[in-house]
Amino acid sequence: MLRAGTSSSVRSCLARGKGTAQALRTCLQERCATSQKRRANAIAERSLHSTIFSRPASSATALSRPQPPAPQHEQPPHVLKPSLDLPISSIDERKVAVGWDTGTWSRYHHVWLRDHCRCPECFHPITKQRLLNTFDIPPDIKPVQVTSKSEGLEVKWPSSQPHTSLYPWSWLRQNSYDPPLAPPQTIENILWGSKIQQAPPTVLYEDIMAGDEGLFKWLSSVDHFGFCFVTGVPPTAEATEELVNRVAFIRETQYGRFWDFTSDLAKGDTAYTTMALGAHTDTTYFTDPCGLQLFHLLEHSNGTGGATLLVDGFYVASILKELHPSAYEILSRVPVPAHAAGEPSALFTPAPKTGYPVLRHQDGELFQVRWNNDDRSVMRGLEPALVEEWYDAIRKWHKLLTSADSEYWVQLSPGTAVLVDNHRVLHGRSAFTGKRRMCGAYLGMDEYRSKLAVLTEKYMPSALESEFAQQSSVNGRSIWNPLL
Ligand SMILES: C[N+](C)(C)CCCC[C@H](N)C(=O)O
Ligand SMILES: O=C(O)CCC(=O)C(=O)O
Repeated sequence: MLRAGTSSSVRSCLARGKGTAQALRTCLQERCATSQKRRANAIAERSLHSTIFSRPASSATALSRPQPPAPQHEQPPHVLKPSLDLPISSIDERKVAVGWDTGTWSRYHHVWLRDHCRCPECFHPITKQRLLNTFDIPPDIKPVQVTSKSEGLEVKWPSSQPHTSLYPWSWLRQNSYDPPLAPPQTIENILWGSKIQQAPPTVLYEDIMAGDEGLFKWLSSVDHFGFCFVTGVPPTAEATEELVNRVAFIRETQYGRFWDFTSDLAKGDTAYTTMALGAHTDTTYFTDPCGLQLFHLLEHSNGTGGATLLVDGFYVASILKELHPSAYEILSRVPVPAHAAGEPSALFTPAPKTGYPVLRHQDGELFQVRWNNDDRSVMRGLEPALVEEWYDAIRKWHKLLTSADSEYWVQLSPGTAVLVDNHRVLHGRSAFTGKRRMCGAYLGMDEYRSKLAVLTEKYMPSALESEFAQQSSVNGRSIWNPLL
């Protein structure tokens, strides 16, 4: 944005300006008073135009090195270093440029702007779905006029039915892609090791059941830590199911909807035994492993053991990356097949069958840990030269997973449930004797993230959401919501 307090004549010029370099230049030239300003303009115009629309001499890549203005462009505007409170907008053959300040420009392809019109004709105000037929947009579409207005960039499109689009400035800035300007929407993961036992994230059952604020606190904790306890839960399966349903509908699997299990091999899985289970994530044999899982120990009598293990997979991965980068790299690349074949009526393997790497990334960011050595299938896809390196890598991974620094052991008891992000935190248990009854359920990752997004809109809206909460909001959600 350009500083406020500039001469009103320049401001009015821009507000009236056709947005083309010609109009801008003429208008500003009339107002340039001294040769000093003209020299400043000449410097500003060269840098401005080459900044806005420079074309690398040969490559078709995005705008990069400044080039002398191409002859076919109109003469660039004689531009003061303007300090308006409105961004400057300008058009060339393929794009509209918006100048936030003379050092910061965004370029939007004409076709991109037309496709993203959010007027009620082009974008359903209630369903937030595109109504415009993207494929009716002529590939060479070009605005007949762009105007910088206080409420945003106004674009008039050529068509038999005149169409005008308005893009709020903060929405344009948030969605700037050339260059990207919005800070990445990442939550800060709070990585932890065994010391988390000093102050584990915990929320009261009654707060969660009382209203959305308590629910938001719970899910925000899971979002930051990858798990969160709930205390004061009535020690019944019914109350536990009600608690899970505060988040979303349960994700049903071959183990049923709401599970209530003990060591009777009721299902063909070692979870239904008294065996110890090493740190793992569940359902690695699904293409899309379950997102969250809730555990609530309802009973453990006449026996010992059965402690719960939690390990922050993101924390351990960060240590592996630091200490053994080549092991980290191989675990991020080599797919691991998995299966669930303990029930005669079910044989689950992921698609593709080769499975997925232990550490999955998006844009270089670790976003999922997928590890269950018991459920791992034959490593049939390993390149021969990689076999020993891969086993060496999982040894290093296992050593860190099982270190005293990583393992958080906690003895659950009736009344305390724990919700775990199954894409980040590994869980397990120690062997046990006696009668032990555990209940809980899986939730889908998308259902959890949707609930968290709705609660975040309500309790911690982004600046953009707050700005638009009043306007263009139907059903309480703005068409300019940054998540759409
Ligand atoms: C949670 N519940 C006991 C119902 C099922 C446990 C399934 C465990 C399976 N080996 C996996 O890792 O997915
Ligand atoms: O019994 C427990 O405490 C946990 C069992 C388990 O790891 C699982 O169900 O995935």
